[in-house]
Amino acid sequence: MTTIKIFDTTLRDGEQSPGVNLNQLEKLEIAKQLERLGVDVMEAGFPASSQGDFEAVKKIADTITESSVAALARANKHDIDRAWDAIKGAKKPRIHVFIATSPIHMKDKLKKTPEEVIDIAVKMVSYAKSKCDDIEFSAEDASRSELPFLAEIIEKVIDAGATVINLPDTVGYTTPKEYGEMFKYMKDNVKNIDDVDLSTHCHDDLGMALINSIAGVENGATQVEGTINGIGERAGNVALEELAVTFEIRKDFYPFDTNLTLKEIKRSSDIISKLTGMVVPGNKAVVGRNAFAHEAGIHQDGVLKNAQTYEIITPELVGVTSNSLVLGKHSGRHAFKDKIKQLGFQLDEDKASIAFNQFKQLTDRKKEVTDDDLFVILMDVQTDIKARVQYKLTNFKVTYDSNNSPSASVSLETPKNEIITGEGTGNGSVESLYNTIEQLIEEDIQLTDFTLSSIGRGKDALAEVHVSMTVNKQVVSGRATAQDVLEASANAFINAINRVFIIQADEKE
Ligand SMILES: CC(=O)SCCNC(=O)CCNC(=O)[C@H](O)C(C)(C)COP(=O)(O)OP(=O)(O)OC[C@H]1O[C@@H](n2cnc3c(N)ncnc32)[C@H](O)[C@@H]1OP(=O)(O)O
Ligand SMILES: CC(C)C(=O)C(=O)O
Repeated sequence: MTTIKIFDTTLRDGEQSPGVNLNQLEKLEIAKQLERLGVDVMEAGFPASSQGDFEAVKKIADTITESSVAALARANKHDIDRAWDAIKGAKKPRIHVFIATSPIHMKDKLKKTPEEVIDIAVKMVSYAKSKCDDIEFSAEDASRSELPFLAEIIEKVIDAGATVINLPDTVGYTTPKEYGEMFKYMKDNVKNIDDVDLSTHCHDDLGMALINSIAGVENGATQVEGTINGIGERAGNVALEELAVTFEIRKDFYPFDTNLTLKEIKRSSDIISKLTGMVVPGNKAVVGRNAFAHEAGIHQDGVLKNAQTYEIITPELVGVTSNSLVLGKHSGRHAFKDKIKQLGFQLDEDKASIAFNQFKQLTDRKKEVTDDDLFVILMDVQTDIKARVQYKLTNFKVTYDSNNSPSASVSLETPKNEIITGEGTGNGSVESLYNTIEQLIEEDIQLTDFTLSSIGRGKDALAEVHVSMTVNKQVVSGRATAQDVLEASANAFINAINRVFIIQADEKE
């Protein structure tokens, strides 16, 4: 068995998914979970891209001890300096330098000759090496690059100090045969290739990210890059849980394994889905809600007689447990704290107390409080950064009947602690609320996305709302959970607006 290193880029390429915008505490919470999952390397972000991302990467680097923490940088000194400043406190830091090597990217995007690209790559890998021992070099768009050129640049950056060579299928264009052959070519033609880890990085534009990653591994790659739930730029990256579970279930066929703790997969998937707002489709392999559900009579009959007739993966393998009924109206703080631990959270006293009060409020309105309900409460409290100035929803009312446009009235507490009230209408109840809030808050707000999902299945399930918007051209997302759909909608909208204040404060620091 060869153990394949897992490089998780949920916090970098995953965050490049449209509409995803994580705050510092959210990124940290995901990082902690990735460490529990056992990823060998986590790419925490792209520090040169914003002050907020710099701070988040730094926080992660200063916290994580088991996994290596990587930061992405273009092949220029400024990006490399920012990356190093963010990760130098990490126990195992890695600078990840990339530059494109395909003819189209070099000519039309970088406006550089191939010789100039080699020169920049070598100089920048050496520069990064003068700061950090572990240097990954990515040849962006490798799968559309000319093989002899790719071999030449790789050999030179290895001589300049690269410890990992990544050959991305940046645009999800390649096929398994072609991608595998690229790795074999490098193995056969780059003299010092055995001195480094070779890595895959596959996008899913043609639905082949998993099989392409496996083809890379079969041809010499020792590291796979991807994300949890397969999120990422455009159609996303390879879903790491699918790769790890494939190796586990088909160990009769593939002589590979990973260091992942498979039973942490479900929790990782849930946290990432919740914090990014990217809902996992019910039929998604390994982590979808229906992945272990059997609907058809013949299947149910088979499963009752022997689960293995239709179940190749047990739910327990990936940490799917039955959604046990937990605490209720009469539960106290001790039982609540114990449950917090069981669900894998570490909350300080203040946050535990806020979460306990929210749980108690929920027990007044909801007969059965499940692990899923508690999970969202704990996650919300754990990752809530309070803006120094913020708007709060103090009251709202929506009137709806099938013959008239819905109308809303909303009262908000302003950052100056004044109560402001307004009224408005819209084509639907949510729109009437949003129009009213927009009138009250004098900022330029454009809603770009709205997602509503339910936590749990019953008619008293909690509603979870995610929104993406621009506020004064700043892209921001917001989320909120409540038992009432409209309350969750209003609070998600306000949460996004409040996050702009947090980003502005971060940027000033
Ligand atoms: C394949 C990938 O996923 S790569 C990672 C993609 N991630 C991101 O882009 C993160 C978000 N990006 C950002 O915040 C911004 O694009 C920044 C801060 C990185 C750069 O912003 P700007 O300086 O305004 O540049 P902008 O994004 O418009 O253009 C990119 C510039 O970088 C250059 N560039 C692109 N890749 C590289 C590279 N690997 N090495 C060196 N230069 C590069 C481009 O040629 C262009 O240069 P030019 O201004 O001389 O034409
Ligand atoms: C920066 C590199 C690794 C990348 O994300 C890609 O090529 O898709």
